[in-house]
Amino acid sequence: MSDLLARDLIRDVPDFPKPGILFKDITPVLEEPEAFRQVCRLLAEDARARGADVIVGIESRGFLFGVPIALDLNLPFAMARKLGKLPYDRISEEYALEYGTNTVEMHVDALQPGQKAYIVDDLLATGGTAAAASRLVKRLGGVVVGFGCLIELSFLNGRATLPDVPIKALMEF
Ligand SMILES: O=P(O)(O)OC[C@H]1O[C@H](OP(=O)(O)OP(=O)(O)O)[C@H](O)[C@@H]1O
Ligand SMILES: Nc1ncnc2[nH]cnc12
Repeated sequence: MSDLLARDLIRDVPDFPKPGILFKDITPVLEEPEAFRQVCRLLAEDARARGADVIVGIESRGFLFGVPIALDLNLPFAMARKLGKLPYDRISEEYALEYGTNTVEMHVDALQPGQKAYIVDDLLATGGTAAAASRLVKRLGGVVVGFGCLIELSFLNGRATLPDVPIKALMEF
């Protein structure tokens, strides 16, 4: 979409966090309320169209967009957090991403069986993070009805890791 305000706000940072990685920095979007609101609204529209009844945000940048989307749609928000951050009984999934490996976790009662989860993050790269969050949702008995993000690095083919999930990316690089 040509009038996407956030498009010109994404900042490229070479060699972060490792040499050879071109980091897509979304922080300028957070500083422009109109652009911030627009990306949240577009992803909320997609989540609504998919029939979501819970929004799952992936720590940490996924929280920034997932929470406003959940509030906009008046839906519950469930956290997928990095290893060791959740206090209560939890399940874990390991994954690889563009610049390392990590583990993501959810509380065992974060979702009710049968709930339709829409997963939100800022960016889809290799898809490792999104696929791990999707596995967590499924292990909790939820159904992943969609994945929404601002940016897709299409050359990394992250979509292949989520073959059955409709993916909405507002920008492609
Ligand atoms: O598709 P992938 O290759 O898995 O990469 C995408 C993930 O990488 C970034 O998170 P990061 O782990 O850097 O954490 P942060 O949000 O806390 O900065 C980004 O926010 C996605 O969650
Ligand atoms: N190139 C990149 N820029 C920002 N976040 C990322 N997560 C994984 N790869 C990334």
